[in-house]
Amino acid sequence: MTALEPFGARLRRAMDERGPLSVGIDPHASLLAEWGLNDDVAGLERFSRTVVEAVAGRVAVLKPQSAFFERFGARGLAVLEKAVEEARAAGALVVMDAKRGDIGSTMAAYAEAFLHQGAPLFSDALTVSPYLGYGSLKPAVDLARESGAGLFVLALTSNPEGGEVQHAVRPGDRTVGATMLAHLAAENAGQEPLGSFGAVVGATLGDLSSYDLDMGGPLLAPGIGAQGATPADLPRVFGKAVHNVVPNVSRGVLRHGPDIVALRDAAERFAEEIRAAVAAG
Ligand SMILES: O=C(O)c1cc(=O)[nH]c(=O)n1[C@@H]1O[C@H](COP(=O)(O)O)[C@@H](O)[C@H]1O
Repeated sequence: MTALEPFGARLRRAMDERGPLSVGIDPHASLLAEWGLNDDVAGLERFSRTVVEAVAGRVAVLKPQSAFFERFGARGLAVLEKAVEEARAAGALVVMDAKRGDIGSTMAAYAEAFLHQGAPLFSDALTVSPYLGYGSLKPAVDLARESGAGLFVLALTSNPEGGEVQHAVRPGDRTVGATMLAHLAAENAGQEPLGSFGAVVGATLGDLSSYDLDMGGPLLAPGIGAQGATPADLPRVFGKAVHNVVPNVSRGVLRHGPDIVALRDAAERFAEEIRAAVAAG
């Protein structure tokens, strides 16, 4: 199978053409109820199809959260496969949020599941956890390069508990989070206009000026909306790296469903605020 154009280049173009917003597909049981849907596979399918129909033709990225689909077993995964296919057909890049991480030999199988072209759940990029050691991700890095896919490596997560691991200082060295950013900078070296190996850095984190966020790849920034961050926070948190930020909003958009126009308008409002904040930053 021929490799796709590298993910970083495809993402840069999508961000330039559509704006950088990522909308999450997170079918929480509480959202299914708010939308008047049953907490079953039919409700899941209706929810994810509605989100795809509302925004996949407009935003750069759709980020399905696999846990909400895995909850329903094989039939949930079938819904996820369909959502990936339809979102990509509508021109959105799909970042599969599965946060996989394991010893290298098992990581190779996770990579096959999400990053091998032709796999039922092939996605443009995958979120991965480096907390078995960055080197354990090598099979995913290698397969992503081969396929033209990308990775988003958890570096500085949006949740308040993340700091105990990610801000920990290695003896005689930098923090664990900074170490992950440095590994990614090495992966992305020489990749123009943007590398394919991104970091997850929460928009909730406040001042990150002690971190070198300019690592040549995209920064997936969850936390806007339900977790309390706003588009206006982006320049303060990300500094000059703000132009490489893909801000994600899940519940902040999804709570406006099931009406397609209301969902679309909500995404458009976030997109507009993000555009203004980035331009000012
Ligand atoms: O990798 C992620 O996407 C992620 C990393 C992180 O540090 N924090 C975080 O919230 N996420 C995901 O981003 C989404 C945030 O959802 P909302 O808080 O509803 O906008 C969820 O799917 C989370 O699993």
